Amino acid sequence: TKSTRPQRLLKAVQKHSTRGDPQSVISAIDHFCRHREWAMNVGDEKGSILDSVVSELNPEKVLELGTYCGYSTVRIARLLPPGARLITLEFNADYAAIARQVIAWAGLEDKVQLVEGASGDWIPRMKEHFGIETFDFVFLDHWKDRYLPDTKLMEDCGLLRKGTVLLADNVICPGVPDYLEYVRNSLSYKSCYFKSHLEYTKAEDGLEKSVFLG
Ligand SMILES: O=C(NCCCCCn1ccc2cnccc21)c1cc(-c2ccc(F)cc2)cc(O)c1O
Ligand SMILES: [Mg+2]
Repeated sequence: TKSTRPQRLLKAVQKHSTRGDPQSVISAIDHFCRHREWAMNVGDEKGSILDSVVSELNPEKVLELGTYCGYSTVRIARLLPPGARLITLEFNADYAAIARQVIAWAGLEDKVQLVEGASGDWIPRMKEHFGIETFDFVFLDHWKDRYLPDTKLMEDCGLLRKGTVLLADNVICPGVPDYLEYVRNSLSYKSCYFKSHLEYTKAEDGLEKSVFLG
């Protein structure tokens, strides 16, 4: 039967990158998506912005909502200090199976815990199931209509602390208007927009960085 795009992306990683070398994995995925088949990774341009936010923050506890093939998981995990932990949530079992292999190929499995399921189900269980107090950094890249409800859910579950940074992908394309309105007008957040482009295209997109003020 026909292979899926994530399966073809994984093959390209295993063929064109070096096991244990996260940068080569990132480059192989970007090359595949730019020259073979577009895929909804955060990409190299927005990925550089993600890198700078993570490097500046040096987070210990990271939550990623939306793993897909593990591209942004690898981008974030490769920058984390020893002992830091990234929990990444993926709803789609097929994507999760590919992402586990991409993360392992990059040699980052010790820093990453991939969980399969829906954010609405898992966010309320983070504390008791993973022993998490609060997150230092959250990367939102899942269903666009879940960014706002899940942010409110994280607030209500006490998972955010003064200074927690939320970074949201796709705030222009596909767009998350209700989320943007909330973080830009709420007195509980200091928000700023990083203008960029939709991965591997000329279309406008960007990342919204929002610091929770408590
Ligand atoms: O849809 C996008 N991502 C979400 C994929 C599904 C996530 C499912 N999921 C994962 C964890 C999880 C937890 N709970 C519930 C659900 C959960 C996306 C789309 C585009 C895009 C597509 C076409 C186009 F023409 C332009 C842009 C670009 C992006 O960068 C994207 O990220
Ligand atoms: Mg995205």
